[in-house]
Amino acid sequence: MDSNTFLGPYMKALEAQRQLLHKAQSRRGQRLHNRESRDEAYNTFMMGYLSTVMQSRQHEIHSSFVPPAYAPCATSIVDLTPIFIKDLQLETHHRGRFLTLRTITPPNRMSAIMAITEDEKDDVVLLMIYQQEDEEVRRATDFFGQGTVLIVKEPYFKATSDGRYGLRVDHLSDIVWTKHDDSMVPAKWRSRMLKVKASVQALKKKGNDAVAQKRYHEAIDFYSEGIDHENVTEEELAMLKRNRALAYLKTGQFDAALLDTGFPSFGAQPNNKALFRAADTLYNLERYDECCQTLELFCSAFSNDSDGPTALARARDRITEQTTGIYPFKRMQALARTMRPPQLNHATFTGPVEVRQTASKGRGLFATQAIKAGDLLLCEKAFGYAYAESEGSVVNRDTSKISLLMNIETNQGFLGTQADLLTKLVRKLWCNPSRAPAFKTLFHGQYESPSTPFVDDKPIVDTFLVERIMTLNVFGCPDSSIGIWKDTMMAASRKEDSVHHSSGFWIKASYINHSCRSNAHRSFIGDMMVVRATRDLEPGAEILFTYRPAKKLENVFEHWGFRCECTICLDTKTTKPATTKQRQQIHKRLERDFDLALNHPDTIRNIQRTLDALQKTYPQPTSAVPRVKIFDPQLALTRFLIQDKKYMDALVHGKSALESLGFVVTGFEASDVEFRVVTWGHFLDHVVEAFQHVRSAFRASGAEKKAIQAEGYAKVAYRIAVGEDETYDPSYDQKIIKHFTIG
Ligand SMILES: C[S@@+](CC[C@H](N)C(=O)[O-])C[C@H]1O[C@@H](n2cnc3c(N)ncnc32)[C@H](O)[C@@H]1O
Repeated sequence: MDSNTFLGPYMKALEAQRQLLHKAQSRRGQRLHNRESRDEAYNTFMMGYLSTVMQSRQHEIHSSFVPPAYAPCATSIVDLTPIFIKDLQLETHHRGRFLTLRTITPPNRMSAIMAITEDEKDDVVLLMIYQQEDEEVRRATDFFGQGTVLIVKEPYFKATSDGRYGLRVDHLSDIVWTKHDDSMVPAKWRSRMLKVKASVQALKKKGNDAVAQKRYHEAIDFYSEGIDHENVTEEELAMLKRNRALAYLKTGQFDAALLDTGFPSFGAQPNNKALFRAADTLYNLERYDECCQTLELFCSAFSNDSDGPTALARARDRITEQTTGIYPFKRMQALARTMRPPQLNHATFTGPVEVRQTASKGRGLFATQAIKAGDLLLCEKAFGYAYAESEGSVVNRDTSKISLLMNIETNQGFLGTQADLLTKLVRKLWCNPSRAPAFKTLFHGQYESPSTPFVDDKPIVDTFLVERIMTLNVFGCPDSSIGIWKDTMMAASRKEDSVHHSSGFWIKASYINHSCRSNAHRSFIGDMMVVRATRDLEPGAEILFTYRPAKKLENVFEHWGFRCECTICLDTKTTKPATTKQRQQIHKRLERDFDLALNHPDTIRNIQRTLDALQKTYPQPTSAVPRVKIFDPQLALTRFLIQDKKYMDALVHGKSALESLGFVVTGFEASDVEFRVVTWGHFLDHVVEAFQHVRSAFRASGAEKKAIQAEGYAKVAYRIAVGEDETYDPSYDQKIIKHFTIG
């Protein structure tokens, strides 16, 4: 939704990949008899490694191709049998087998982390592992340096795009990382030197030193070794776990951190660090109620510690947001403007909506009570977010690269931050299996994934399932919709196809189905998505927003695999080509007349006549099919008339502009009838401007009460457009007039 899925220029590359794959398939099951020698493989790899290390890759667009999906290994390592490199068959998943490897080169990062590895028989093979953390987050050499021994479960051996071959690992649980004294490490690779076992105290110190240097993964290893130590005392065990909880917290492994704190029972004499870390973890897991309860315990047990009340107040703020939908929107907008990446610290509010089955669109989101236009339906914190810095800005640690992500099987892809988002989602689920159920139930088309949740005490995260879910539910998003709204207003006419490189994933919003004739609008404040109703809704109404505008004369939403059957799409389909041509000609005439009107105000009468002619080409009532193409010139005319101080005429055309979108409004006439929107019409950003012109016209004609009423509607429209009205400025219409006389 609002992502760049138009990959026309890159389709050739996708086709080339497909051909390669096709060619490779014909070699399926073959064993390689002319495998590269150890030296050849090493030298070729090192040449590539050195050239990528030396190259500046800042301005390159990286591409990653998602291969045909395959299931992760769901069998325990103890039930697999070994295989060696010489027995590998091309284009084959070696089910039921495992391969033990040792790296003989440093790791090289492309879209995967790669290294040349050897097996016990001294044969070598290229290993490519995907979905690893970014180099800035964790250096590849820290876990995949020379001499690392690892086990690949059910290895997948395949041809690579440069005509060579290698092992590809897409699922995180398909690799078992060994430790130096692991019984799984072949005897010939174990150190001959007798290693003196470190004491628990020494391990704790090493762990603490690693934490001080922010080497949290290393710290986890030291603490874990201490925890498993045969001489560890009860007291040491508790302390090591508390410390490991901190390292888990810092690496986003919240489920594991919580377990280490002892939550939910902290004993008769709770430890301050255990309590505080448990609360911090619960906060990160968005379990604010339990977080508050833990902090209340902390505050009563450690009343002298000033951190407790501060953390408690913060958690209580989140509960207020969750339960009331009241947010400090102005502050959030300011943060979204300056904070990079704009990941805001706020809770999710779910309004009066629930997920239900629809008749023909799978599940959808439905109103559970009567809702007014402008009401908040969702204010949702992103589950995953990949931020793209705008061009020319400083790229910081959490900025995602813009890359091309293409799926060979589905023929779909994105140009944006989706490749990074995919890795973030996979890793989040891997680190926090408690978050997986809500994610896995989202729409994923026909893709079937194995249901085993854990193997060898580790979660199974099917990368291809995550990719399918992401593809069908991802949103492209701006830093904040306020910027887009202002640009649209200043451009004076509508821009329909803005796409964004930043991308995010919002679980509740993912249940909303598409309609071009929507009744809800989404906007963004940093990584918070705000969904508001654009019209009054009856209880039981399905909430619908527009994924992207339907392409001209086409109602197929190929990317999601459905046809839109809304009244707008049906009308477009049934409109005769002659009528479309006639409308285009009238529009040309209008453009010309608007240009003339700048110097010859008499032309206005022509414009009015031409607009009447345009109206006649629309047979359907505006309540069924909004006339967006009439709204634009009607609004431009209203703008012109306001500037010309022809307020009565401005009211006439302001009314026509709103009516062309299906609005039913009373009180335009010079009577005491209140100015009131009886029915909200189709929502566009410029509706704010239309109401503001109406307000100005009433005010200038002395109808102050009606001016205040119209201002109220402008504010509601602004709230729908940007998500909130705390930043509403009543003088936008004046600013637009200053910049542009006519759209
Ligand atoms: C983001 S999901 C929406 C929630 C989904 N209906 C579910 O059951 O979870 C997108 C998918 O919903 C379905 N969908 C959305 N809008 C639709 C529409 N107007 N007509 C038919 N199917 C639609 C399509 O299958 C689409 O790929």
